[in-house]
Amino acid sequence: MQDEPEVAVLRYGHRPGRDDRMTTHVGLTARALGADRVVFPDNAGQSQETVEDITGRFGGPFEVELTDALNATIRNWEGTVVHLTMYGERVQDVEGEIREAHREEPLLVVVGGEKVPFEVYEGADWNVGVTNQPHSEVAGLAVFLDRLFDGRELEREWEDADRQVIPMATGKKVVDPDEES
Ligand SMILES: C[S@@+](CC[C@H](N)C(=O)[O-])C[C@H]1O[C@@H](n2cnc3c(N)ncnc32)[C@H](O)[C@@H]1O
Repeated sequence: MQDEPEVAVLRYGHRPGRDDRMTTHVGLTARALGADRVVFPDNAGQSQETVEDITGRFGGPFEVELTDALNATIRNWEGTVVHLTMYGERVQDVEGEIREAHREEPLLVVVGGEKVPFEVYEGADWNVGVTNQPHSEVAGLAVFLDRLFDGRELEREWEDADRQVIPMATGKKVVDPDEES
């Protein structure tokens, strides 16, 4: 988020067809819940297009990148690396230390798809479990980002949006923010 060290999310692995929706949702969740950037494997171009399209309509800033070098992205990260896994330390036990680290330097959050190789576990500063139960990369990422930002991400303002949802108890209202102001 603005005025804070960067938070990037790395989607580690993507099976075209089977993972399209999940990978897209990793990107949309990263964007909506305060990350600055998502990095997808280079075979996830379709998900990149979708997330960029949403950013174009609902605002940013938010970047989507593709890489053919997942391991190097982790290895060369200049900052803290958190890998979300059901086998990791409990998020409630380590969130304070991770928040402190993020005050000082950029944070890379790695989420898997199919089996994640052991070098990712070794390359991470923290392996973190959002519960130690199996669930999904989207759910794990959402809870982790909310813990990291302590709810501040819910107040985020969006720039250059064509559409803005007006919250209401019942019904749907979407406006062009330029016309509203
Ligand atoms: C289908 S799961 C694979 C489960 C895998 N055995 C693991 O290590 O968590 C895909 C991804 O969801 C995320 N995930 C699943 N359960 C999680 C949990 N309890 N805590 C944190 N992340 C989780 C991890 O990033 C994982 O790579």
